[in-house]
Amino acid sequence: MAWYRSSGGLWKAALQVAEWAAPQEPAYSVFRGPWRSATVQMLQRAGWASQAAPAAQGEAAAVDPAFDPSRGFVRGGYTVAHFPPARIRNFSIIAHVDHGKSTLADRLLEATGAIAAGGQAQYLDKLQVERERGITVKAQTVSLVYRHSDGADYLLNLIDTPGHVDFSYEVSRSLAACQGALLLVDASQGVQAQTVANFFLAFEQDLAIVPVLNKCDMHSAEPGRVAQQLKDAFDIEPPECLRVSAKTGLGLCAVLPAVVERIPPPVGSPDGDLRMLLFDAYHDEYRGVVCLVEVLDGRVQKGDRITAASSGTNYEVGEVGLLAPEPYPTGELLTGQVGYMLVGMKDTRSARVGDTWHHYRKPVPPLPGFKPAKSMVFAGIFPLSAAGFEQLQAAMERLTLNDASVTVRRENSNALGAGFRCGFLGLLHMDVFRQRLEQEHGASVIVTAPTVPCRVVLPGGEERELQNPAEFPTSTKIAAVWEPTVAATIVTPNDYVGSIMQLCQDRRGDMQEHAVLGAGRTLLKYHLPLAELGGDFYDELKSVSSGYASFDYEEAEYRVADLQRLDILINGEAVDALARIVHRDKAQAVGRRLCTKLRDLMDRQQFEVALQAQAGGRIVARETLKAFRKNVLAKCYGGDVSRKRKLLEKQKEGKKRMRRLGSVDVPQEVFHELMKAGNKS
Ligand SMILES: Nc1nc2c(ncn2[C@@H]2O[C@H](COP(=O)(O)OP(=O)(O)OP(=O)(O)O)[C@@H](O)[C@H]2O)c(=O)[nH]1
Repeated sequence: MAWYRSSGGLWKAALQVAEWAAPQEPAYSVFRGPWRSATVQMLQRAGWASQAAPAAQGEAAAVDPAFDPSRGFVRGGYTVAHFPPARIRNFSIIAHVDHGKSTLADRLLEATGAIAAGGQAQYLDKLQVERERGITVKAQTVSLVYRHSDGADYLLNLIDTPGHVDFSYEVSRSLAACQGALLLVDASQGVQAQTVANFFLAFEQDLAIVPVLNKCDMHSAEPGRVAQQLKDAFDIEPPECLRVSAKTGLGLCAVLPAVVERIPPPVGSPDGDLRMLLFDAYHDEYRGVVCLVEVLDGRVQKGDRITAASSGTNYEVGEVGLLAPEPYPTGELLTGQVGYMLVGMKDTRSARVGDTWHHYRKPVPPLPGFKPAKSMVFAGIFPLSAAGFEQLQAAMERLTLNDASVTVRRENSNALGAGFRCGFLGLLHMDVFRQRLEQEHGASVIVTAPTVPCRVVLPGGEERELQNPAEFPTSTKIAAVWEPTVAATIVTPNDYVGSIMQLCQDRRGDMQEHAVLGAGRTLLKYHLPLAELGGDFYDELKSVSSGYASFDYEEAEYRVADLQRLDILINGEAVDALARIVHRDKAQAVGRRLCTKLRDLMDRQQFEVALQAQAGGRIVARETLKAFRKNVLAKCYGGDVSRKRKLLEKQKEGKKRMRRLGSVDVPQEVFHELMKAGNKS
């Protein structure tokens, strides 16, 4: 030991040199092979590298005999009968956006042989939008087999959940099928808003929580400080925190032992009547609806007749198995096991997540069920040209099969013709839906500005819930308007508290709580109108906090607000698709901003076009688009015919992406840009 300590100074100096040579890399990375392990080990013993010393890629698998890539469920030749409840652990990975859930899931899948090492990154993020945006949208389930130090094999069912607030519904229903959760926190960013929200989701469901500090390989990682934050925020003792790097493999060998030792097994009675929780469902093009279930009591087998408690509908189990990670039929699922089931269902809307399923004519006390997902924002979706309606309709049908949280109803707009009014869980959800419509189903669409639902009370006491600003009455008197609000949580470094408070005040927010989180961070709780979160709120929050503040919200009550309809008139004609609902104090400023934006975005026409904003029966803003024939050949000197033809072709192409409103052509981007512009004054 003394040897390590005395020669440690020399090693430390060598590392210093290495760090100068390659500042982006951890200093250890210049040492290879046995040198590297010796360096890391010695620094750890000398107390300098502590746990922040990363192992090389894949090193964890080499150093921990418990990790055995030949032991996947399928490869290991197991059956579900190998796993009684005592040898099952059902857990989720929860975290703030980008703290590394999907990467950690990859490592655990590799280490237990479920997938080959070094394959596709973020294996569980299967959708194209998930890959392009680097976010998880849909929770994914996978079963792993792990041999613990007690010599026994355990069946671990892991659910990777989305981090973004819009998809917190996915998180809460995934947690219902778990007894524990890995709470992952980025060791350089520390506790963020969704860390707080997800912690409480898990805490309320009484789950065992295993805190994991990730990204400990980064130079900026401060695991000690972040562990203290977890202590201050959630009363988690610092020694409970595992320190890992999902990227390099550092410390990963402690994760699965902690899952086995700290998360309780599912409790249920293997000999009781079948009681199953349906916690998720998705649509597969070839197999129809795939239901994800946890068997709470009893067992279910292929061919069994089962009943959905909520509707009384009967089904026959066509196939049942584990996700390992691809669907693997096992013929049965036993108490405590989480798996998939095909019951011949055609539409995901028939699969009421949160439902209790039991054997035909053997009813059991139903579970409390889940609160249905609630649409927070609404927007109109229209085809770019009227001829595209049927294609859009087909695309909508196929996509909503897969995403039952979108509500859809037919709508007719004076300006845009036939289309749909859709309800989404939030703005990101809306944008992801639009992207999937275009990418996966080839539909070209116009999406109108998102609005939140509001309740209008007429003088006679009649109450109407409006999802479309164009339905907001302008001619009749209104007794009151109620708008939805949210309880927002913001976590920020202390330096930005002032500017964030200013931003929330501008957005009509009421402060509810101001708490110091420790380690230089503050937690702010605000009551904010949901409508104020539209468009640019996130961008503003990021810009006033240099990108450091994080934000989460949950639905709160409706409150009375002084709202009115703002219409946009093009050449004197109100365009219903551009109408929005705004606070009376902001109507003029928002109107001005929209008119200016429209003027800048629209091409000039051969005649003058008046762009006006109207609120409360009067014009509050006006811009004029001067007459002009856009000469695309203006900059094309000389007589190169082919170049001129190319430009004219391009102009023609551009015209295809226009929508004709009255006598005026409006490019698709106008709708897109106006959609992004929030109700900021
Ligand atoms: N340096 C470092 N980077 C990491 C580590 N783990 C994840 N990352 C990186 O962090 C980014 C986000 O990782 P993801 O695994 O997609 O994060 P996520 O939490 O699943 O993200 P969402 O699903 O969108 O919430 C990726 O660029 C990863 O490569 C780590 O231990 N060290």
